[in-house]
Amino acid sequence: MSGRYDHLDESAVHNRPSRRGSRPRTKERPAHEDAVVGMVTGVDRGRYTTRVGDRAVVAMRARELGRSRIVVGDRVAMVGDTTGTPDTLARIVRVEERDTVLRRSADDSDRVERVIVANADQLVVVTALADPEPRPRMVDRCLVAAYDAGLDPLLVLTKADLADPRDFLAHYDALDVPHVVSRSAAGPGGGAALDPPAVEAVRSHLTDRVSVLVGHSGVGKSTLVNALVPEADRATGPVNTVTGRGRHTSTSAVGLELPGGGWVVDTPGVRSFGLGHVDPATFVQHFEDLVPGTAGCPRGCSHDEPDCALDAWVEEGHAGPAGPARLESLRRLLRSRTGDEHA
Ligand SMILES: Nc1nc2c(ncn2[C@@H]2O[C@H](COP(=O)(O)OP(=O)(O)OP(=O)(O)O)[C@@H](O)[C@H]2O)c(=O)[nH]1
Ligand SMILES: [Zn+2]
Repeated sequence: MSGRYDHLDESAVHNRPSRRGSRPRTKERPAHEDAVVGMVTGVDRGRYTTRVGDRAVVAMRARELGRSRIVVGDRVAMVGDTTGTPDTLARIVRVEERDTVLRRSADDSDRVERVIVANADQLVVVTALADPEPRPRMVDRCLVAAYDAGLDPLLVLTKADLADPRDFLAHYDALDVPHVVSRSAAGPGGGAALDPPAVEAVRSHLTDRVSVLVGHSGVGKSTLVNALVPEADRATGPVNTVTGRGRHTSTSAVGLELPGGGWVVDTPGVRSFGLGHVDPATFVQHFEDLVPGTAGCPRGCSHDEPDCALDAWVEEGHAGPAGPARLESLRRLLRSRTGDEHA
């Protein structure tokens, strides 16, 4: 294999710290001037499907990339055959800097902290109002992951034909999380066809954004994706009547382009997040209104302990009438970080 870029690839290793010291070599390298940049939409056994303009280009990673992971949403520079002609393969020579990373910490089954999706701007938490029952703690964990990653959260509540959303939504009043409600058109039992206005309401929140969809099995995520992206053809399945869970019909993350603009990233394998990397001392920053109240906290305060200054501060009315509910919500989110991640 001797492509015209091989020499360039080899000279690009200057970015790696040398084994002896930490100072990178400064040797000039020719840039990959004719590299084209695409967005990764799928990863499958070492093959990366990317989108360049309106063509799909399949690529492999160049050796110079080392071990850095490439995930859906990454913008990558490619050389070689980038025509997207069937059976051609481009080479990824660079991963562009990421605006956001959605990650999960190591957990018992997976000891490595992993980036799940890059460059997304919205995390869409899909929850059924019934069948299966909503799990507020799982939603809280998703919200923590969203705030921590700098993604805007959006709640999509499905199966509103089976249950009223009001009680569930009351949990999120103090957090001010935007939400949309979706339902089947055909009424109970007719889950396959969604109510068109509900689908359009969801779409309006997704247009021109890169949105990551998470939700546990059976909530109707694939049904929704199929309604939003007709050619997506995501496998759907009935909820198992014994376990209340849907079939695990799909496994790898995939980016799908919305006909009206924007992308949805479906993450079938991701049903919750390890949140060990989230630091309570900095997490409070996402509650801007409460931050001034932490001035009196002991050093390293977890903001969920007897000496936390927030209680007195909020009681004195400094955070306004919503203060107590805001503090309670902050603490609920902080507590959701620990314990059983699948709860
Ligand atoms: N009643 C009702 N049923 C729905 C609705 N949306 C989806 N369903 C049904 O719920 C079941 C599960 O839907 P899926 O779209 O397969 O769920 P999923 O979240 O993708 O599940 P996995 O593929 O296991 O991740 C299917 O039988 C759907 O027809 C809805 O709004 N109302
Ligand atoms: Zn505190």
